[in-house]
Amino acid sequence: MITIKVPCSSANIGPGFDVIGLALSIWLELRVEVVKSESSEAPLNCVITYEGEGADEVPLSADSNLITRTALYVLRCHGQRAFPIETRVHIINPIPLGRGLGSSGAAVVAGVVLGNEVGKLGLSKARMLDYCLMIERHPDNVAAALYGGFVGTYLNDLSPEDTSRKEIPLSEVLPAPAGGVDTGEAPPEPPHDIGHYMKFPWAPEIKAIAIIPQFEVSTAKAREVLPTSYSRADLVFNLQRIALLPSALGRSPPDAEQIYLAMQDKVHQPYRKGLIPGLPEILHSVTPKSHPGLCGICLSGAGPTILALATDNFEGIANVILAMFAKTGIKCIWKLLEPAEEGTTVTYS
Ligand SMILES: Nc1ncnc2c1ncn2[C@@H]1O[C@H](COP(=O)(O)OP(=O)(O)OP(=O)(O)O)[C@@H](O)[C@H]1O
Ligand SMILES: N[C@@H](CCO)C(=O)O
Repeated sequence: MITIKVPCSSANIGPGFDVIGLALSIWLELRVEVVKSESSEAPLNCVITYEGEGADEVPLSADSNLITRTALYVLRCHGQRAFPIETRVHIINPIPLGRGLGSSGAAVVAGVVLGNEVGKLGLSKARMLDYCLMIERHPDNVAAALYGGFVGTYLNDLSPEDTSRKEIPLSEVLPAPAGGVDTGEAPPEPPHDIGHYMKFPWAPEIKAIAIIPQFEVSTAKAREVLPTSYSRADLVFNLQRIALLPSALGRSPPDAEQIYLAMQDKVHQPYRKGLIPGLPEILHSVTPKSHPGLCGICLSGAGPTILALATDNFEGIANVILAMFAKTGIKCIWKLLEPAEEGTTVTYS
């Protein structure tokens, strides 16, 4: 059996829109067996079973499920049209979908690693990141999920030819679901070195409180509400803060006032307030002064989860935010998480 474990992640951490990612301690797990036989009745030779978050909505056919579609993309780029006979994938997913905790990033990373394992492709992590970036095109969640920890990420300036290959519509990258047109042609391989990451230190005292509302915000929708251009003042505001963020969160003992300041943002959070009732009030009123123990607070990824970084008083801080959401009629759960330093792991038993 092959076990693949991929952590969830929180992207942006305030000013680092599409740049900063933090892998956190909830893991998507795949248990994979390749049962050798002459033939398989399963479409594309793959049987999927699933438990956990999204069990009532996630498709279980290999050409529709994001994890197995991603694996098929990787396999087809290497001349393998289907899974080896017969591949059985059991998915255990505790990461809530569409909440800003990188469920799709984890699914994409898991799919690339699945393709690499069952196809015996021997891809490096850096090459796997290229495959991930052909599907989830911002690097913050996928790099954190793959490499683990607190990361800064960037996309390279590619040649015009590689840029157009990287920007090929997703419908031409991922295999067509049943009923779609499958031309039988190999999909476009990713260019090399699409993106990179750098790991930053994380102060061991700081933990992450995730307050998770019981409704979904799709990342696609949360990106549509963002402007296509920004004022110089707003851009400089974010640059001034993101320059401080990695050292502020790495310094031990943490300086709460400095972290709070370094987590302010004018690039994405203000525009997403219409999707998340109560967001501005929560971000402005929960501060290190009003709530000792708190270091900083932000929207997690594209939301609606709120990420409060703190060294103490975790339950007290969570309850205040739960109560603020409750005033707008929104129910939440909360979890105390820690950085997942190791990133994606593969074990064999
Ligand atoms: N384990 C999974 N198996 C299959 N599909 C999944 C899985 N996890 C997520 N997905 C797909 O990803 C979608 C959610 O992705 P989306 O980018 O909208 O939110 P998110 O990744 O949870 O949040 P964010 O990107 O803000 O952190 C789901 O609706 C589903 O289609
Ligand atoms: N940087 C991305 C993360 C969500 O996947 C965003 O905020 O849209």
